[in-house]
Amino acid sequence: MTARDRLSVRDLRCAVAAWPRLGVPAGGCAALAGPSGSGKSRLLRAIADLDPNEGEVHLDGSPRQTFTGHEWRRRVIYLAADCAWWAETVGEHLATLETDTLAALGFDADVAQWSVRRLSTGERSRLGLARAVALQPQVLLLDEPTANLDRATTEAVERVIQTQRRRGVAMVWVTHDPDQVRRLDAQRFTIHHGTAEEGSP
Ligand SMILES: Nc1ncnc2c1ncn2[C@@H]1O[C@H](COP(=O)(O)OP(=O)(O)OP(=O)(O)O)[C@@H](O)[C@H]1O
Repeated sequence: MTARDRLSVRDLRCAVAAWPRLGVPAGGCAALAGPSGSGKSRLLRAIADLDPNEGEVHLDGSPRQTFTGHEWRRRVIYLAADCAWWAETVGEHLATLETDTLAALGFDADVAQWSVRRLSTGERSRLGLARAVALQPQVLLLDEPTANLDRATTEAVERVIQTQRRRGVAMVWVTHDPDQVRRLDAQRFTIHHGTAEEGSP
């Protein structure tokens, strides 16, 4: 851990994988790759403390155990590839109506009235990001947020992420796309034999 790291991880272990060392400064981005089933999602979930795990995780130098679970997961948000929607309308899931973010993702403010049942896979994905951003997290753990999106929409999502980075949000991003990693100028990690190591696949 260095003093400038917003998120730092040391010797993190979950049931299927480990991440010995990760440090992401405010506005930084780490990209995680690895074969299907190697534990990428599980490691992100472990950082968010959603599954049993061991190890040290710090936010701006404060150990995870000094936060309540609720407080931690509001600051360190895990965005699943297909996140769950529980209420009837989109607006009920948005802590604040950030019209700039919605517009950047291609939605008018009236999206708040939309029923979640009408959402396409790509709309669910983009609105999942809007929902996470509306909570003003310090860390976003993004599980293939552009996997179902066309090129123009992927670029829109990347622009929103870059805006969040300029605001100081630290990102950990699961992606299989080396071009995306280059565009994001991210630190690269790859899971080999159950361990996330620095470097490309
Ligand atoms: N709740 C669970 N209980 C037990 N095993 C699980 C659970 N969730 C996932 N696994 C297993 O853990 C392993 C890693 O899963 P994970 O979802 O992290 O893979 P991944 O690297 O994200 O894969 P993909 O790229 O296919 O999404 C898989 O073998 C999966 O079947």
